[in-house]
Amino acid sequence: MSSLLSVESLSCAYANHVIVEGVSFSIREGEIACLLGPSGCGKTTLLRALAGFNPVAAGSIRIQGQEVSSTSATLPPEKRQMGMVFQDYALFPHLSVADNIAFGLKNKSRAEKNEIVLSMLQLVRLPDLSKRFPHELSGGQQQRVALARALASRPRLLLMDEPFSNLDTEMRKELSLEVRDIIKQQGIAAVVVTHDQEEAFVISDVLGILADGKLQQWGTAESLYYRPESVQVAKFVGDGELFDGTCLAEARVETELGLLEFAEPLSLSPQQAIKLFIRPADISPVVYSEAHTKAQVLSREFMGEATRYRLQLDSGRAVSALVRELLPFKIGDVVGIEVAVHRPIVFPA
Ligand SMILES: Nc1ncnc2c1ncn2[C@@H]1O[C@H](COP(=O)(O)OP(=O)(O)OP(=O)(O)O)[C@@H](O)[C@H]1O
Repeated sequence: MSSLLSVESLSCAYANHVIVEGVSFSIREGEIACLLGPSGCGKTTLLRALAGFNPVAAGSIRIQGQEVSSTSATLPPEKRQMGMVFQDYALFPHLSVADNIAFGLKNKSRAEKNEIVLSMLQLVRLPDLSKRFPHELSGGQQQRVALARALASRPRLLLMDEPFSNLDTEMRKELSLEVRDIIKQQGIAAVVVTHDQEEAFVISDVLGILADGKLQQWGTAESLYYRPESVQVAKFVGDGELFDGTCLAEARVETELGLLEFAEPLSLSPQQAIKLFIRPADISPVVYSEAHTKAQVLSREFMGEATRYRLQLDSGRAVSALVRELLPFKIGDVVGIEVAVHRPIVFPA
């Protein structure tokens, strides 16, 4: 598949203050990409540059090979064939749902507009709400109307800025899956901006971690989770902590948590000092025996699907463990620590 969107060495600035720096990535036809990053890292600025609302300070943006943004020219948003969904939905309050959806449909007869509005309402599963006004809709329904409006003009690329941030957790999960299905059904590409890792993992085919205006890593959710290139990326896509380690053999590392054995050899030399990034789900409290590293249960938080423990080592350091099964340990109990790392994440010491 060919590249639909290609961003090359892109920098964006407000009044000479650089916000986004040297960002490069490309997405293919039909691919959903996510830009994930903390608040203020430049996600919206980058998205607005893609949409043509902001000029670029360096680099370029191409759609299907055509340059739409460079330092010398910016193709206006309405000529880019892009649909945009904003964080606050930005529906027109004085227009009905049907008129909101039809708003961007120029050069179409009334009958054509009606047909498109109906098919969009079917697509976003709101077939009976065409006459309602935005204030008569729930947040999730408003978001669906915003999506229908963005898709009505058949864009080649859909841009979404924090589309689910105003919804509660349950709705956010449900709608992100549904929006993914709708985008896939339309066969178009999309760039979704979010600070929510779970949402990014659910909706995207590929994602980039943006921090301090720079793209830290680009890849699938699995590759970012299991093969992060930096501690910053590792922490951004899930919990975890760094532990000093010394490599004893190809697949054996001595750490503060004890001797860890891995299924696959690490490409390390004996006695090499490393840092191991270990996620709470890889650590479990067990009944203490001499063979284990000792710890004391500091706290226990039952969350339904799993229980999170804070365990204090003899050194005073506290580590998190996340276990799915119900264990009998209470606060104050002395336990052993078991570590089962399936895919070790190793950084230089
Ligand atoms: N119009 C503007 N003029 C000057 N500075 C701006 C402007 N818009 C945003 N900024 C600054 O650019 C930086 C990045 O903002 P941006 O909105 O792109 O971040 P973000 O990652 O989308 O954050 P959030 O998740 O909070 O929306 C911030 O420091 C912000 O204050």
